[in-house]
Amino acid sequence: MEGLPDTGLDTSSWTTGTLPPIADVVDINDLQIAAKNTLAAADYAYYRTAALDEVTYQANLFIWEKIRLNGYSFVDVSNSNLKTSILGYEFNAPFFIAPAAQAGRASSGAETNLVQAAGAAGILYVPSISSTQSIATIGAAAVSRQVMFHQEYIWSDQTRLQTELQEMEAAGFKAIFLTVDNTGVNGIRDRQMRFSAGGDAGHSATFTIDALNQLRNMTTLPIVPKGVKTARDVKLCADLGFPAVYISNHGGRVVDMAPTAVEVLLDVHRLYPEVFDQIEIYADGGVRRATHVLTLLALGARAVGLGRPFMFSNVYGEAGVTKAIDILTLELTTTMALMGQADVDEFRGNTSFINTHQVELEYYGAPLSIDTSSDPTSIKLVSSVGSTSTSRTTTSSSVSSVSSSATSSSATVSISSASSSSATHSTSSVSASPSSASSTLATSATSQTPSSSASSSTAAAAVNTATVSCPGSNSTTYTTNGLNFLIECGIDHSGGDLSSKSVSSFSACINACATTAGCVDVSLSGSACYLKQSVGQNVYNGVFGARLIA
Ligand SMILES: Cc1cc2nc3c(=O)[nH]c(=O)nc-3n(C[C@H](O)[C@H](O)[C@H](O)COP(=O)(O)O)c2cc1C
Repeated sequence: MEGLPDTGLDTSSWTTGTLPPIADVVDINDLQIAAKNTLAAADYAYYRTAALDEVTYQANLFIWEKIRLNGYSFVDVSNSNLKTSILGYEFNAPFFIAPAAQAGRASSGAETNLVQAAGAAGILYVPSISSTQSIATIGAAAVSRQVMFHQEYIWSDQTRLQTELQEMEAAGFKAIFLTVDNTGVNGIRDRQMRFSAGGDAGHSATFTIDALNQLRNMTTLPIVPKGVKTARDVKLCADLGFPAVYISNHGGRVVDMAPTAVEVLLDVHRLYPEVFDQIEIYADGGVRRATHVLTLLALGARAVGLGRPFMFSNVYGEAGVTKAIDILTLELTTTMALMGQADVDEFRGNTSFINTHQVELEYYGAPLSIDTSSDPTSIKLVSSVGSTSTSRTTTSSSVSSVSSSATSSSATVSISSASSSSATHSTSSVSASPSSASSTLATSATSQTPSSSASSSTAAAAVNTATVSCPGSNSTTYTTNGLNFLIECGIDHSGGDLSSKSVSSFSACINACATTAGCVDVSLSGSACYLKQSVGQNVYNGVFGARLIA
């Protein structure tokens, strides 16, 4: 029922209702099993519960199985750095303790345990407004120079809201995570309802932008909306001038079937990529491993929260919370070193470390643009000709051999091609730069031609009639009439229609564009080939798309 991975934990010597030896705990999931063994059923259910059929709760836990992490060798990883600034405050790790109510159900030390473990480790803790202890008590438990933010709900009782915000400021909290997903009501949570009526009441159902602006006048602290579940709202928060936004489905406790943070971040990449430069983004949901933290960081999150794991760890008191932090820290430094990037700052927003195509295929029906996610079968190339440089991707399924000869300063990698798919790649001389932050390779020359071409040079200025199709040719480059087109299976670009014609093949459609003045993009639907003079916003409607690239 818990759906946790089997990592060999042996509970045969444990006594139900008694805290197991902390030494038995080696990962974050073990903490949940220990908490389930120890807590009263009602308390465990309170932490564990999620909304309705818990589809989102499960999706949060299992999305990671669809991600692949790309690790790079030949990199100096001796200097590990996990330090992360969040809203300008420096912390020792990119993960934090997310706001979760009623820590006192796990330990009499309640939130104080979390404050002190977070303070000693130098990580961020954001207590919930529905905590067991008061705002003042939690604030007073802080260790010297510890920075904490506080979570708040939007109460319909404005006086309560005003009072609590003032208390948070007075108690030394530095920012407010304003939870915006409990719009008047809590999610319906069966597991919890079997024991008690539910969570806190009194949330406002009329929280409009006007109400938000009034709330902003109630505090001088920065406000970060938490519980944003769509790219549209992420963008809205950025445009409204918030310093950060927190993507969260509340651990699956509000809207069941809401998307995971991975999916929302992909949507932001797809629809509003500028947001990553506008504001900080935090994310949570189902994070149990460093690999999950790294996935969200690579997708552009600045910091990543964990809710239940820290609640469960508190059955061991402060020692349990510290153990959870230590487990994640060790996993992070280890995984990052193994992946060839020991500095978390270089990892963040670098999609070359992750392959999210399986998620994209399920979510959008086709992988996103090569610019926004990496492909396990691709090597990202930056080709430099003279002083100009362009980005390309070459598919390594087409690469039959890679040999390298190292020199004292750089490694020269020779990629020879023999394709099993529709695209072939000419032999390229590639110079690898191991110190490159984005793990891209610099190449002095690279070219790609369709499989029917005997060589790239002969194909360059001729109209090409090679077979090109979807999904087989997706993300490859099709060269015709001396022009390169990126195949974008499933992606239609809105607007910009120039003309249309009936064609018998995808290549004929692209060829028509290549020989039509002003054409930069095509969409093929059945035999209808639409030529476009501009590349509008992506629309995912299953067409065979191709757009002119450099
Ligand atoms: C027991 C529990 C209580 C929570 N209470 C709050 C809360 O008071 N305010 C809030 O914004 N989020 C609350 N959350 C949501 C967490 O902040 C966080 O978004 C979620 O737990 C992340 O998912 P995870 O538990 O899978 O890590 C709560 C979550 C849990 C499990």
